[in-house]
Amino acid sequence: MNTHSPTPDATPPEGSAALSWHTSEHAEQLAQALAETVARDLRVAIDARGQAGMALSGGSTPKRFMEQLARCALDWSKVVVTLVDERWVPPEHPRSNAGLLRKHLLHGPAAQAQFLPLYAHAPTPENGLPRVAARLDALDLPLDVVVLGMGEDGHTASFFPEGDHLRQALDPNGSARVLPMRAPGADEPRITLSLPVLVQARALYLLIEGDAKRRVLEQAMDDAELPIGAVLQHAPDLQTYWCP
Ligand SMILES: O=C1O[C@H](COP(=O)(O)O)[C@@H](O)[C@H](O)[C@H]1O
Repeated sequence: MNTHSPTPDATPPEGSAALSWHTSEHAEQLAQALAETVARDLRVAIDARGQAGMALSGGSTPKRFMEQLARCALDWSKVVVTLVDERWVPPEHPRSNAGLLRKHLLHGPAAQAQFLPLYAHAPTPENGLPRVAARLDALDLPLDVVVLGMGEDGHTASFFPEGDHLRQALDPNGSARVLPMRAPGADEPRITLSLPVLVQARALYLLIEGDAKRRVLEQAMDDAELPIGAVLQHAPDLQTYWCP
């Protein structure tokens, strides 16, 4: 098990006093610290309600975190996992977020977790949406854990700047759990959980690396036009895990 978790940094990066930062010099240590925290959240949920629900981000940053989480001692058969968003590509495609999750998290004991994919074999997210939405009806809300990521353009989940369903996805009172998304900055059509599903989670984390993303996040604190800024407005308890 992990023994070297970084201490949450008492001195947040300049200009970011209102965000809760957990920082480390090393990506591996940061991943380990977040994995231990998430594993604890999942155990608490299982003890309290008999099961735990979690939504994780894709992209490249969460690989280390997923590998560390897979090593944590947990009753994985009581964990339901989904993604915060998915690229509309089949699971065997190199850009599939489901593929990433299967490779880096759902192996060993963690393979016992129930995985609810956001992709359905259909030509477009709009075609596949009813099947994905029906699948997600099985998800008890609020989720126990959500781990967000962020791109340097300020997107999080698939809330992309200029996204065609961005307004609906960011509606704090919207009823849809999942929406399609197309945007100039996204390489392929997407599907994403909605803001209310994400920010109502019992524990909400943001995992980012690098100075460029840190600057974007700091800028977003005063800029709700950036999708991550809109999320911050509705997520006062967001915990940010960052390393250079
Ligand atoms: O496309 C996506 O990008 C973001 C950020 O990914 P990263 O590679 O910069 O870590 C990710 O959070 C999202 O889930 C994914 O679909």
